[in-house]
Amino acid sequence: MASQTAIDHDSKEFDTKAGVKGLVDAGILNIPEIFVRPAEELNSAKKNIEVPIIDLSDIGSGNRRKEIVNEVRIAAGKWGFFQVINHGIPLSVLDEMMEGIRLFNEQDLELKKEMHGRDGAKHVQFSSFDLHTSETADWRDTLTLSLSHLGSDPDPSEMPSVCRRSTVEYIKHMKRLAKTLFELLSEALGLRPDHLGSMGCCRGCSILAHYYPACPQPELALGIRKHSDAGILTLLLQNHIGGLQVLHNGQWFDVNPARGSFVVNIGDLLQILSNDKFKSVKHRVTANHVGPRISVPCFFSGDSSQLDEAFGPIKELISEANLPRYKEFLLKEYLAKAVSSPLDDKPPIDYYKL
Ligand SMILES: O=C(O)CCC(=O)C(=O)O
Ligand SMILES: [Fe+2]
Repeated sequence: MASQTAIDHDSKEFDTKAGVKGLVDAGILNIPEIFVRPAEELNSAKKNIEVPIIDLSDIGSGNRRKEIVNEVRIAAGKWGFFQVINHGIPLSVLDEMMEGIRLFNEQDLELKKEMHGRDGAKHVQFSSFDLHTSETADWRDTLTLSLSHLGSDPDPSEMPSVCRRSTVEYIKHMKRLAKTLFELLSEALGLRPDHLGSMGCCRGCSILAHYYPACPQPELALGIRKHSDAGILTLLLQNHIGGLQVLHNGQWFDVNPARGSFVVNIGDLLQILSNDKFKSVKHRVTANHVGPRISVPCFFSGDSSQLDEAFGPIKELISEANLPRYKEFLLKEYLAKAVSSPLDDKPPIDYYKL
């Protein structure tokens, strides 16, 4: 692992506001030391087992809905991850979102630099993320498009013009799909379909757009290090390159991209709400010889109107036989911990375990 002095030196050298893509464009053959991970973090994935794929067609018909709810219950409880197909969002919306993000990253560098920043002060920022706070950097550039739990939704005029229209359209569809998924997840917990929705779960949504350039030494780096998502639910769109892996029974498994699908994963907050009936699992993204890989996760983590609300396991799920596994906390306390800690630190969920 790189020494702290090497990290400081390397990250200053690297921090040209051109991001990881800037390194690739400069034609580097060896990746800087700040990206090199210890060998034990780079163990490979098992093949031939897929995370569940759930087909949402005919969701309104009684018997099929029961089956879908059952599939969601198993996937959320055993894997914490699943993919959904036939979700009703037109392919053109997904393609335009991806294209907008590609255009943003591949536009003239001087224009891109105007959006550069990592202090969280603006709704829309582009950077190599936690470059200065983590021991090892991820092989990716990230555009933050909104952090609605920290304030109001961003004014579309704050968004980069190349992806503004596509992002506004995309967010509308994400909110609709999230409503459907929260209904299914509520039913899978044995609750009324509107239970999670009426708690405000689908209110705030934050978008990140990751751009993972091709890497000259992918065997040494990660696109995004092992972590679980701190929020309630994540819906993720990825292009065809692949690299997302989930940890299941102590082994890494690939989440192979299926055209037109969304990856859905349970966040730490939903694991808490469900009192561990649903699992929030660790995942990571490998670096790859080919690229760019583009992904757009949309995180549902509550919004600014809920910051003073108490969160904890849902009362209806608690009984003598199923005692609470977490203590209650204020959402604002939790989110402050999530925002201030780098991905490899102690996650906020660990503070509330009983
Ligand atoms: O790019 C991906 O597939 C995963 C991104 C991710 O895990 C995250 O942003 O939390
Ligand atoms: Fe994640």
